[in-house]
Amino acid sequence: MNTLNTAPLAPLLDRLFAEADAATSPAFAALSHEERDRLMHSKTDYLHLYGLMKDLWLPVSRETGLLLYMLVRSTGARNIVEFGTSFGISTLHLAAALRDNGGGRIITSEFEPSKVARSHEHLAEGGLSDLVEIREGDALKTLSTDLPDAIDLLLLDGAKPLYPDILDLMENRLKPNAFVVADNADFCPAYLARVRAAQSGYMSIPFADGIELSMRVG
Ligand SMILES: C[S@@+](CC[C@H](N)C(=O)[O-])C[C@H]1O[C@@H](n2cnc3c(N)ncnc32)[C@H](O)[C@@H]1O
Repeated sequence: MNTLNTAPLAPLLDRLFAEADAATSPAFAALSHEERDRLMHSKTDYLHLYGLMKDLWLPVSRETGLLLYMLVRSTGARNIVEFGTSFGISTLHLAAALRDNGGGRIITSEFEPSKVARSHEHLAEGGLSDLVEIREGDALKTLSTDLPDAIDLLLLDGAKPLYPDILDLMENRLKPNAFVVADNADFCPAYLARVRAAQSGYMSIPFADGIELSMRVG
């Protein structure tokens, strides 16, 4: 028995994953594959791209949610930063693990106001609001100040081309052995090259579900 697999969170997550599956975006669906690919790799057009996808949830998979819960539990993490809240599905997994660790703090970031509002509702419904601060706006700005001195886990799940820039903002605050979990990192070859390089200060492996799992060792 834990916070993740009991009420109120377990039925809430079942409902939210089902809602996420049912969400559609005609504007995004109308894009050609070439244009989608270009936007996913663009460091300047991410506001436009995520504007088109504002009704899409784009959550981590159920397996990745479990991975996040397990990593936070097994490391006894207390301070977590997340890039890309969306409707709060990954945040709920992280917050459940913090609750079961005895407490802590998640700072998460989202620039779409309607998603921020819904995430607040979901966190309240899950009884986890007290553990989470959602910073509304571009993470390049909102995650540039006021971070914990020692970060145990960083989840990268916002605009893929920004992964190296977001890592820059907090690299010197990552604790030794801190985990960095990057979803769909294949869209950012520069990020993969950085964390996989010899002497990069990370040990890094491609994990299941498009995840790059890295551990700070520098
Ligand atoms: C893949 S979704 C996040 C999914 C979420 N982690 C989950 O598992 O439910 C990416 C989200 O990041 C947001 N985003 C992308 N770039 C951002 C930026 N620079 N600053 C803040 N939010 C951003 C998008 O609006 C989108 O909602």
